[in-house]
Amino acid sequence: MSRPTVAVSAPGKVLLAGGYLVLDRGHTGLVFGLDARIHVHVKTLPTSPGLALSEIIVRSPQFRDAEWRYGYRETEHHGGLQINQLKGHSTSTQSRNKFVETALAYALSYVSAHSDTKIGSTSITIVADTDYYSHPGSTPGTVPTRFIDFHVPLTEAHKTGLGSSAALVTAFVAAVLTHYLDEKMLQLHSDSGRRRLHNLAQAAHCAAQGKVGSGFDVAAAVYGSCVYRRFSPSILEELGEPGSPQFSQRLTRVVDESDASNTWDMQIDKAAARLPRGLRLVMCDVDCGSESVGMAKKVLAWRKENPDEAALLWATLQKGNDELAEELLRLAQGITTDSRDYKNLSDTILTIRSLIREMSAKAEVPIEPKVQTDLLDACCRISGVVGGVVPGAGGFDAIVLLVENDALPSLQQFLDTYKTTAESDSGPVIGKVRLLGVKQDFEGLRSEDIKTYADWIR
Ligand SMILES: Nc1ncnc2c1ncn2[C@@H]1O[C@H](COP(=O)(O)OP(=O)(O)OP(=O)(O)O)[C@@H](O)[C@H]1O
Ligand SMILES: C[C@@](O)(CCOP(=O)(O)O)CC(=O)O
Repeated sequence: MSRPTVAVSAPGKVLLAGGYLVLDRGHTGLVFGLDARIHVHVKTLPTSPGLALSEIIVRSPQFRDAEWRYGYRETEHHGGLQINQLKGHSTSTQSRNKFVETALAYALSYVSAHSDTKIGSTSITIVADTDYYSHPGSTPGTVPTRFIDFHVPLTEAHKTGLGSSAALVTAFVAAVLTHYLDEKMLQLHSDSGRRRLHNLAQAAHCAAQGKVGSGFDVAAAVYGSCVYRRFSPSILEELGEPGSPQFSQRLTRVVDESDASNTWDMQIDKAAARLPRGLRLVMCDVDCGSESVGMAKKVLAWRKENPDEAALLWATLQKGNDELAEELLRLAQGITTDSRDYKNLSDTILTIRSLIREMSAKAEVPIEPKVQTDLLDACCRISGVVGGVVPGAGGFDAIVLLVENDALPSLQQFLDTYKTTAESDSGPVIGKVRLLGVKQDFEGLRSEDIKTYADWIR
């Protein structure tokens, strides 16, 4: 039976407050979804000569050689769907895409457990909004079309840190399930449908990453902006590998929460993540060399070795983060004498930053390195820039600013000529600072009009 052609998108993220803390269920993170999305389009692939009987082709046509072909087969003992990458096609790269492969194996295993119908061949296309990757030559406002060709292989694309893998895995599993499962089985926009997609995307993303992060990026991809408290890592402990006996049954139990003892305990508070009407988030891509690996590991190791000191710092930071969310909410609801009085907001952000620098110094991890401190301070001197932080894990990647809507031109003008003083830090020196076109977006997963992608579908 022919299945419908579908398209689903999921947003990128910025963790405004709660980096490192959010790894622990005792704390929360304030995450904003962004209006940069990853889109996944799924259509039935008509069988034709030269095509394997059960074949799924995944393409990311904005990148060179980004095509992955998979064969799949139902395994014995309810092991779910086993995926194997097919080699030897003239256009296909031999490289693997771990996130695509894992999302596909998880999504198809879930489908196979919920449907008696044979899983048919499909063609899956991934399209990303422009700001996920640095793309020299195009500046915000001058990009002629919604989606651009990045002209490089995916491995050479310079990520801007908006959470492409989480948005990709989330949109991918949602599109695959929407394509294969009947609507009565899964509705993208129902609470229960969304919750199951969240659980499945978290499981697949963790498996592809090879570690359990806090999952704030997947939560934002599914639900959009929220205050997030993570799920207990033990929920995913017994899942095992796709193809292993009873995998599809275990996956279904975990995703559908059919076992009351294993209910997902994450908390998503959407009402608590608001921005006042006059303010927006702005991200600046800092072309500054690579981020240190293992920053989270080092921070957590310091915390373990210094439990009392860390507990105090974590608690003080959490208090600052709560105050930030509350002040934003208060301003958004207009519960202040002057809704444009951002003094309290600025002060709260400065307090958080000084605590982050304390964490940074104590754990000896460059969370807010001196070059970023200088950049943030300089931006904050511009009229209309209320404050800014190094989001997420921090480091040398990007900064996020809270600015009044009309302050953008002066910020752009300032950044056009911004240069760090080379002697200000022993680490990397900031090159060009590029204003990204993204801003906050409150919506999570969304089904899209398939016509939007007509130029990119083969
Ligand atoms: N447009 C795309 N097409 C296909 N695969 C993609 C695409 N974008 C991202 N991916 C997959 O996601 C991987 C990048 O994930 P990674 O976790 O390293 O980055 P990220 O999620 O963008 O990081 P960050 O959390 O810093 O934003 C790529 O190696 C690829 O497997
Ligand atoms: C350090 C951490 O708390 C935040 C990482 O955020 P980002 O990927 O740098 O946006 C890790 C996590 O929450 O998974």
